[in-house]
Amino acid sequence: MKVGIVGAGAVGATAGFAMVMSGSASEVVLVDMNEKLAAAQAQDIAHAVPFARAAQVRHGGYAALAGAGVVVLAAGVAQRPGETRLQLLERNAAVFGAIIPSVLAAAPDAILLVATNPLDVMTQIATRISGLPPARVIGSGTILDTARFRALLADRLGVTAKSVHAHVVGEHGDSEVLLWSGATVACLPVDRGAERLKRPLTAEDRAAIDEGVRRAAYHIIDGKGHTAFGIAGGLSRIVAAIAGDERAVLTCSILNDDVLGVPDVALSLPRVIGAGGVLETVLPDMSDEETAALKRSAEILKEAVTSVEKSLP
Ligand SMILES: NC(=O)C1=CN([C@@H]2O[C@H](COP(=O)(O)OP(=O)(O)OC[C@H]3O[C@@H](n4cnc5c(N)ncnc54)[C@H](O)[C@@H]3O)[C@@H](O)[C@H]2O)C=CC1
Ligand SMILES: CC(=O)C(=O)O
Repeated sequence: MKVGIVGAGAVGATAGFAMVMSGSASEVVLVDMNEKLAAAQAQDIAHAVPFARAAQVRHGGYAALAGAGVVVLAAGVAQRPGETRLQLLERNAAVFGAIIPSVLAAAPDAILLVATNPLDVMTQIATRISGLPPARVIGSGTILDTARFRALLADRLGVTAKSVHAHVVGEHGDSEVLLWSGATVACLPVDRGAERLKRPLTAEDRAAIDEGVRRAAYHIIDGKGHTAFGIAGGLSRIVAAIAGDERAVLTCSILNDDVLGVPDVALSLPRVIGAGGVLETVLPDMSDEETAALKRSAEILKEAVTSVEKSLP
């Protein structure tokens, strides 16, 4: 499948590299207002193709996106150290107002895959600007936070992350909800699994894992200025699910009609992803505390999107 990526900075270029190395895309086109950067990133990724599956990698203007099955939106500004994702909102809403009409003029049948932060609000803005059905405007959402949750739990339990089933829902951001109540390992609820693995989970372990997931971006940005590898893996995974019509269950963000009484808000829930985009959404069983936290997350996002809605094109 041909994949366009608008925004060839750290996230966009690393996502292109991940797609080439994993074989999730057969053609990658990078577009950026900084054409010199897009050209350099495309060349650099193309030089990895001999070590991966056959793929074409190039840069171009918006017209070069024609025929793309997915266009990743990774343009905009990123957080500076200490800045929250929601503080980027107005700057990145203006960027989307400029780029989405050009993307759709070239690739009207593409699924839009949003990476730009604040992720959920940008997904909602992209849905509105594009006029596409919500199922075709997908935010990477908590696919990254879910991966971080699985990675940290797996490390604590001494097993591989693929053997840990645990999800993060809600905002891709500070109010996200780690679903401890549904986490499993070795066919057991995570607490019992941890005991049988002789690595019981203490309250301190849980708090450290929660902090490690929720604050991961802050810690990484503090150390290296940006995050890219984790989200690149997540974007490539979503592209593979669409390209292969996999019906994979992934935690992604789309505009929901209603979440626990909060209307018209984009946030992440487990979604079935295939060729048409989001094919189904599954509301998980949650504890009372998790349900209240998801509702609060929806309310925070609704407030953020309402604050910027009036200035939208
Ligand atoms: N969804 C997620 O889990 C993650 C999201 N992000 C977000 O991804 C976004 C990109 O981050 P980075 O790649 O680190 O930033 P970056 O600054 O390295 O790259 C952004 C690129 O967008 C381009 N750009 C800006 N305005 C444009 C326009 N109007 N048209 C075309 N290109 C334009 C810039 O020239 C730049 O090359 C940020 O909003 C960041 O917060 C970052 C990591 C994880
Ligand atoms: C920057 C960001 O959103 C992340 O790494 O989670």
